[in-house]
Amino acid sequence: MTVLVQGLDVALGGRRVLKGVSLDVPAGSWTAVIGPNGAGKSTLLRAVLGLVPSKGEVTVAGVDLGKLKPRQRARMIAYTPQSPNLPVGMTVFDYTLLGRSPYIPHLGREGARDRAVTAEVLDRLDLTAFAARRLGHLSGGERQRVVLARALAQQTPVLLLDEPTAALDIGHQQQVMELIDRLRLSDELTVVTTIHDLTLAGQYADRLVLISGGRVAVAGEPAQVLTRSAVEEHFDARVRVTPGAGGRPVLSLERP
Ligand SMILES: Nc1ncnc2c1ncn2[C@@H]1O[C@H](COP(=O)(O)OP(=O)(O)OP(=O)(O)O)[C@@H](O)[C@H]1O
Repeated sequence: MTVLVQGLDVALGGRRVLKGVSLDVPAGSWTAVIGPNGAGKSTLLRAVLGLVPSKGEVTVAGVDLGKLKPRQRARMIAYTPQSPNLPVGMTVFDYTLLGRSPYIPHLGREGARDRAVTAEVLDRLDLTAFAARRLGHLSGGERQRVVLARALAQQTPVLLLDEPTAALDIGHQQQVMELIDRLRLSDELTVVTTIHDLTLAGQYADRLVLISGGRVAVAGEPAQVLTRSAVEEHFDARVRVTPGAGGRPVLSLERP
């Protein structure tokens, strides 16, 4: 499902945080939103979901998300926040099962299929051994994978992921990014992630959108966006950019 954002404006605490941001994410593609701290990346995802008031247009497959009931919206688009508030006493299985809420009838209980989908997602994320563990008794990286599991259990055609790899070790970063990519290809998911690791963003996304000061500074294929000069200008960082597999850029820090 195509995600289209046009002229998005958001003001928070009396300050304009997003200024006329537009995005065009074709169905089945992966867009990574990058940019320095405070640029407005998380706000962009939250505004797409309608979690913060905004001006402008947001449609998914041509449908205005604001006009959908929460249940309909939750069957279309899943979101993982950067720092979710987790119920520490809940088990990993029960928390992941919450992703099935849009499919469970009001006042009803989950069915065998909901439990099977939940178990399968936990398996794919290497979390089966943690199913009975309480969320308060997990490491930061384990918790992050559980939050992703809940979103995947929602089985939506669109995924919005805010920093899905932030607390993960390098192996789990790769595992999560590969899993998202496999799901994208097999189930034709449309994926939008914010991500701080620019090389990782460039390895997986079809398109990068660099947000700086609340505006889209550059957008395009990874090699067009991740240039030495753009990284210096917007992140104030000195890097070397070399072409990796498939010409995708690999960044390494250079000491000034
Ligand atoms: N509720 C709020 N009230 C006022 N300002 C806010 C509020 N929420 C966020 N901001 C400000 O909006 C700007 C954009 O924040 P946002 O979280 O979108 O940035 P980000 O690009 O995701 O940053 P990071 O990389 O640090 O996560 C920041 O300057 C932040 O301080």
